[in-house]
Amino acid sequence: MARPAGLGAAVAGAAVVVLLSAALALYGPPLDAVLKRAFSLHKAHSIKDMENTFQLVKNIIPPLTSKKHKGQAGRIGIVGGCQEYTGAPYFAAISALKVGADLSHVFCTREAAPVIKSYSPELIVHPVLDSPDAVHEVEKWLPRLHALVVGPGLGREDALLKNVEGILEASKARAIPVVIDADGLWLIAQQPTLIQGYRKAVLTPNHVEFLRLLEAVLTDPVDSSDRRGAGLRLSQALGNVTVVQKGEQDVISDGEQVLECNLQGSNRRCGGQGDLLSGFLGVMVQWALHAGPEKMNGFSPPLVAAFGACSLTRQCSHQAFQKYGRSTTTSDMIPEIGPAFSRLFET
Ligand SMILES: NC(=O)C1=CN([C@@H]2O[C@H](COP(=O)(O)OP(=O)(O)OC[C@H]3O[C@@H](n4cnc5c(N)ncnc54)[C@H](O)[C@@H]3O)[C@@H](O)[C@H]2O)[C@@H](O)CC1
Ligand SMILES: Nc1ncnc2c1ncn2[C@@H]1O[C@H](COP(=O)(O)OP(=O)(O)OP(=O)(O)O)[C@@H](O)[C@H]1O
Ligand SMILES: [Mg+2]
Repeated sequence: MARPAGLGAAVAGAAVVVLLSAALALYGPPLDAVLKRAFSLHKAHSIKDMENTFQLVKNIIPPLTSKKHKGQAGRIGIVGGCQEYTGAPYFAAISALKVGADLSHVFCTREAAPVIKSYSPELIVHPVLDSPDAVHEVEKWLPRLHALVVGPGLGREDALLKNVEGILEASKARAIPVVIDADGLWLIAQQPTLIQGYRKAVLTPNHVEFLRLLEAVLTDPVDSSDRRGAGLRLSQALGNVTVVQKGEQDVISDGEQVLECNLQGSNRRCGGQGDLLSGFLGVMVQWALHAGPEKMNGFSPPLVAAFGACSLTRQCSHQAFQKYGRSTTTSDMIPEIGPAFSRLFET
């Protein structure tokens, strides 16, 4: 990774150590223990790099003030939810709200809508995704949305994927950031040109989804065990779309730089944790783009946002596991979002 230049006096040297030590004395175990627990050291990613990257995430968080109106901290749309999968779009939509978005919309199929609504009165649910004019129905909301998360619980029915194709084209035309996950990645593997060169797109593949994308996009063979190299190459081949390879370490690349998130999560691999991550990222990517490149210290806004979303997901998983151990499920991570966010980004 190309190391960023210094972040200035406020986060430099001894001051950082003193501040972190003070904060950790108040909120948790000593600095050394936390860093050893939190960051399994990677040769290219020192504790100092991690501190710097956390500071960049802190820079993008919009302050809570009495001068803001509803919607300014984020209006997010989730495109997904079908007969089989109602949990995934719920997880993405609720995590967007809990990280700080003001409004969270779900665009799903007709029969999935009442189920998703019943999980939470806070979600705005549109039963339009399998209607004949689905693209138009979603498009009319786009002027009011800051970012879209496409794919959690979408399923792979051709008619739905065709509609999503139109929604992606309409979002690109309006320069709306899009996070693409799960079955949205299935669509991209069939048609990579849909997001080719769109730098406001972030892909969040799990292991299998990543291999599928590699095979679809790269013509030459690539060593997928070199996760940094493979991520870089996939991103470059897609025209610098940001790629977040989830796994034991999350490896994030925009085709120019690579960030790794090693923050300790948990050993529970229950379904839905990736859906939470996609919702966090939908919010954080628009925060980062809004904050602008001058706050990024040489990194691209989607890269910083992705690091923030990965860290938060892993911290929520860690905290939930401390309480529930083997019985931890993704629902247990939701009440941890607020405390995890404070712990990582507000100390
Ligand atoms: N409660 C829900 O409604 C949930 C719905 N989900 C949805 O289910 C649909 C299919 O998603 P899948 O993630 O199953 O995708 P796929 O149907 O492509 O399956 C991927 C498979 O790979 C396996 N896998 C994952 N990580 C692996 C690794 N590191 N090594 C080896 N195998 C690995 C998984 O067990 C899974 O069977 C999507 O729409 C997704 O959003 C999931 O998000 C989970 C929760
Ligand atoms: N082996 C692992 N050790 C620690 N954390 C992991 C491991 N594998 C994945 N994670 C974390 O779990 C979260 C979800 O990643 P995962 O690979 O399970 O996504 P997914 O399969 O898309 O999830 P979902 O079930 O929501 O579809 C990410 O934050 C990732 O960092
Ligand atoms: Mg997934």
